Amino acid sequence: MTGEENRPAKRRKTKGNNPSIVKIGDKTIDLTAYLRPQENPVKKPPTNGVEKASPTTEEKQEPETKGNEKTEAGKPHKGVSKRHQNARATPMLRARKALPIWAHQEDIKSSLRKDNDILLIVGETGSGKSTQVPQFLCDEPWCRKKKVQVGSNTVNVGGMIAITQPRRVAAITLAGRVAKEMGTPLAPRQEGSVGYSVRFDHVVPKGTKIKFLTEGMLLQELLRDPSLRQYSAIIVDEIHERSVDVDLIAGFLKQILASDKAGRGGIPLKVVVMSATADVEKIQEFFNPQDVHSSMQLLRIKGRQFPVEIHHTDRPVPDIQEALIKQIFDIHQQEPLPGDILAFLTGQEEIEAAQRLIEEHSATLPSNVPKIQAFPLYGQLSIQAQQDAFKPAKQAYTRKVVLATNIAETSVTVPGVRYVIDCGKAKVKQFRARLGMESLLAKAISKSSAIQRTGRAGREGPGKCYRLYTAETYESLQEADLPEILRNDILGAVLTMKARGINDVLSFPLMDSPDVDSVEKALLQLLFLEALASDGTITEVGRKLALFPVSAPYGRVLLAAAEPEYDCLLEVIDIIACLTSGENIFHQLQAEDEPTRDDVEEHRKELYRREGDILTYLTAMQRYAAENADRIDWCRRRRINVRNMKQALSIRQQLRGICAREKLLAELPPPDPQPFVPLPPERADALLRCFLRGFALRTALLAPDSSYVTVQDRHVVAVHPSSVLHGHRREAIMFLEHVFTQKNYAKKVSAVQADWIVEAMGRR
Ligand SMILES: Nc1ncnc2c1ncn2[C@@H]1O[C@H](COP(=O)(O)OP(=O)(O)OP(=O)(O)O)[C@@H](O)[C@H]1O
Repeated sequence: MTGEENRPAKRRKTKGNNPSIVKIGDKTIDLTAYLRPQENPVKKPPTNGVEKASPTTEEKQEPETKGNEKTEAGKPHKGVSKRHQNARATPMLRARKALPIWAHQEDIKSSLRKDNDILLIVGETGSGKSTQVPQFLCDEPWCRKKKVQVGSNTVNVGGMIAITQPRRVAAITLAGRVAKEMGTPLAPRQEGSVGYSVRFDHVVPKGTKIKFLTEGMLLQELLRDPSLRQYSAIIVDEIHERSVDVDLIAGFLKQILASDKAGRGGIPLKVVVMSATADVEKIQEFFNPQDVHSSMQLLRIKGRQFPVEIHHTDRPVPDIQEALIKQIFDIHQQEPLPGDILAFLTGQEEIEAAQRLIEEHSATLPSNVPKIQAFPLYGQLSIQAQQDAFKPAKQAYTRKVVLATNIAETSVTVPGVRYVIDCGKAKVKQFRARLGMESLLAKAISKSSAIQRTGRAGREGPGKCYRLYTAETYESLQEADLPEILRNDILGAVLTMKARGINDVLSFPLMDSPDVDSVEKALLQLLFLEALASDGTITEVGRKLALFPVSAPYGRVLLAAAEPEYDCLLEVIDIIACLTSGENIFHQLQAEDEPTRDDVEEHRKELYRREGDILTYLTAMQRYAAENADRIDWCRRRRINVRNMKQALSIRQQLRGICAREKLLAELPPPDPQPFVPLPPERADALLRCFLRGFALRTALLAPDSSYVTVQDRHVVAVHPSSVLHGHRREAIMFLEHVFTQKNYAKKVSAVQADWIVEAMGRR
């Protein structure tokens, strides 16, 4: 896709071609001091003629447990039965014992014995909460599976601990770490003690006792099993993040705690809430003893395993990106290996620009200076690409720099990292209910975020954190961010409540209640999606939407696609798989693509569709799946993200399975590769009309002055430069995303007819 706006400003070498002076747009960055061969360069390890890997990453780290692997002692193991034996007296056990939380093991266990069901643990970052607490508790007597009578049925209750994480990257890496500590495999279809479950990726071995899962996944489980029968305890980790999902989970847990537990055969559910930066009073007030029939124990864990030195700048930095790059090269020059860097930036664009700059200059470093390799880490990356940031740098004698958004802010340990650089900002999504639009703007972070970011250093040894702001600025930061429920779209939250039979959503127990405008907007949209009946109760459609692993509008499109009127379910699955696989599958073409740019555009031409982005995604997906020879090469020629395409294929398979189970799909299609057949225009029309069943409220009409004006609320929107329809005029457009960055943008845009919009709106 084209993309003026998204394309980072061109970098040019300055006059005289000094490779140490670079220009990013109108900014000049002088890296001379950082790139000069060092007077005392970091000593290369003795090589005997062969370069040895940096001990930072290659010697200290072991890959995460996956599959049939060996224990630390090197012996293959079979799982559960031998786990303690395997873990005994290993370096890993010694490392566990050195964690501050280890000394509190007995306090933690005893505070949940007898009638105490709720525990709040506030412990510093890196004190060992996420990895140790579930291991302390999983062998407690109350954690055993029990057979009980529920009504006339005998059912199993308990036996497993769930530990929720705000993000999938944390759930996956923590599961890997804990599996390794317990000496148990983390692989499907094997026996093991640890598992994880995130959207479109579940590894839950037989016999799992500890399951890391994203908050969204636990909410899905709550819809299927309101009493959470398979669990003995739920650990809500990182509650300070206050996502909409965690607030909902807290509400549902409060209801279970307050209930007569009949759904669990009278067996209590233990609840542990944890964070380094929790608002203790607020949580205690929420789980107050009168409501939940148990007093909440509070445990504070002091200290962290390794110290972290914090450095602030003397004065405000005029340009964050520039200061960040300089800081990276500064550390690289001054600090010995091993010691990787984790830098927090605001978003994908900033990360990509920084990555290019670092790589370009690392390549020009003299041979006696270690190289730097940059790894991006942001939410839209595929799971596999995210995991790369957790692996050692590929080349020897190289320092790894992970360039991350705030997805690496809590819970995660990036192995090898000794230094953290915090730019002090984050892009925050804010939903403007009145405008029905989300904005995504960089804002100052809170103190809680700054503390969490600092906590990513000092996890495997002493660390340093460089804050690119002054100590006064830090003092002026807000204590915590506004909870997401007060600033974000709550469509999914309202649907989840309705699906759980909560009709009066305003009376659901929440730590903070959303404003009435947002609730009204969500209710209206659910009505339009036919998820609610006119009396506000959930419909059969609504129930199905709540259970789909995609957002409600996408779910609605899936349901409509199975209707004979549209009959395009397989195509819709392909498109949604592509859309939910991560970032835009089309890489933005950069200056360095210049020599092959025409070639790439020529190859992409066969994918671009005049109807817009949805049909373009479909064509890309179908041509990719039809490719019989070399799919990687196919992607490379078109500068298409290979990992996303692979992930899209896996999501497609899962969505097909779900649709078959829900009887939307009569039979599964034959396996790939199937010959590519372009969608004829009348079928393309049906497909776009089908998408309007989920997105008619996200449409705009062409005004006489050539701007697009939204049908709902009448705002002017511009077609985002990443869209194939950028610069084209159509009677009306439908957009799947609506976001305010520098401008009010419509993204993922398709051309539609005005009367289709009227038709879709008229259905309610
Ligand atoms: N994936 C990993 N690789 C290597 N070491 C790890 C990993 N995960 C955890 N550790 C080690 O275990 C320690 C404790 O981590 P844990 O996540 O349990 O702490 P925490 O108190 O939950 O921290 P936070 O509040 O920052 O999430 C880390 O400091 C690190 O030494």
